[in-house]
Amino acid sequence: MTISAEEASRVLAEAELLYDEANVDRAIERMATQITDELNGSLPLFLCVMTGGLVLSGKLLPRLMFPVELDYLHATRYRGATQGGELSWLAKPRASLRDRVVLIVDDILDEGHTLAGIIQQCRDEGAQEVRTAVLVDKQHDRRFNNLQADYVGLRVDDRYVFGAGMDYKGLLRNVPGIYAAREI
Ligand SMILES: O=P(O)(O)OC[C@H]1O[C@H](OP(=O)(O)OP(=O)(O)O)[C@H](O)[C@@H]1O
Ligand SMILES: Nc1nc2[nH]cnc2c(=O)[nH]1
Repeated sequence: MTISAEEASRVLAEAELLYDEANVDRAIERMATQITDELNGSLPLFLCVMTGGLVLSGKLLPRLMFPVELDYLHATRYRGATQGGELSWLAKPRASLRDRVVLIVDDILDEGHTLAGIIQQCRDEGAQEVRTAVLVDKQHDRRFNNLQADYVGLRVDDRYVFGAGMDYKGLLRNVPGIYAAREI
């Protein structure tokens, strides 16, 4: 489901700005420092989770001043909707995960089914260690298996958010801050 440009403009105009670009960048800087402290020297396989993980990946990668191998995967359970469904795999990483330290990079941890499915897949494919980084951690009590990410940028309340890689019904991933939609 994709909305029109007019509707997206209206949603953006009426949305509440939760974190501006400077806040997002500072959070990513903190994540980069933590990741560097813990993963420098392990030649991690950095796995960008398409599509939402693209912006965090693009901002995080140049802040990691040590060797990293970059690949991506595409697993989705929302497909532009605001309610999640079954996890479907649109692309798996090309690189072998066997015996690798893997860093999964995604935009948001909400109910956790997406990240849990990806972690399980990485383990099944022989990863030695799986670490997870998300720009946004949504606060509520519906989290699958109480899953937490290793590296978290920002926390948001239990509202549908968009921007900084996250879509509103297929659009607005490009806006640099993080917004909460007034209505969905
Ligand atoms: O914790 P969960 O409730 O599982 O939700 C989090 C997932 O939802 C979004 O993905 P989506 O399926 O919308 O794909 P996208 O990255 O293409 O937006 C987001 O990018 C996370 O991967
Ligand atoms: N864009 C977006 N995607 C999500 N996937 C799970 N929760 C959210 C959310 O709040 N916003």
